Amino acid sequence: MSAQVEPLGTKEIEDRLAELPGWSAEGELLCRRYAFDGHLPAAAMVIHIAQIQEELGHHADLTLGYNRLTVAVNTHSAGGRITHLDFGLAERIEEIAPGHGAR
Ligand SMILES: C[C@H](O)[C@H](O)[C@H]1CNC2=NC(N)=NC(=O)C2=N1
Repeated sequence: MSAQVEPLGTKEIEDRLAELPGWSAEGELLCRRYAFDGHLPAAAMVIHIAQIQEELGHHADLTLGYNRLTVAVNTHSAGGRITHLDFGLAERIEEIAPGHGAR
């Protein structure tokens, strides 16, 4: 049984966003849009993110477009609010993004 995860407050979200260039809070979603030089690198990053999500047990909505990938995540178990789990996933995604040519 997992512990209750509390939503982050506005100040906490702002402070953590300051450490994550490119990410923003859009409503109750933590978001980032990546651009790529091709469609396949974007698709490969989707698979890599999915592996990380399974490892963490935390899953974003991933929208694959033409040479684009949008990541949007909040925590369902916290009523669809932004929590430290969302920032943890975002940080892991940022680590792998350069290796996929994401910008
Ligand atoms: C049991 C499992 O870990 C939970 O259902 C996880 C799965 N992935 C999840 N992903 C997100 N974004 N929020 C959750 O609350 C969540 N819960």
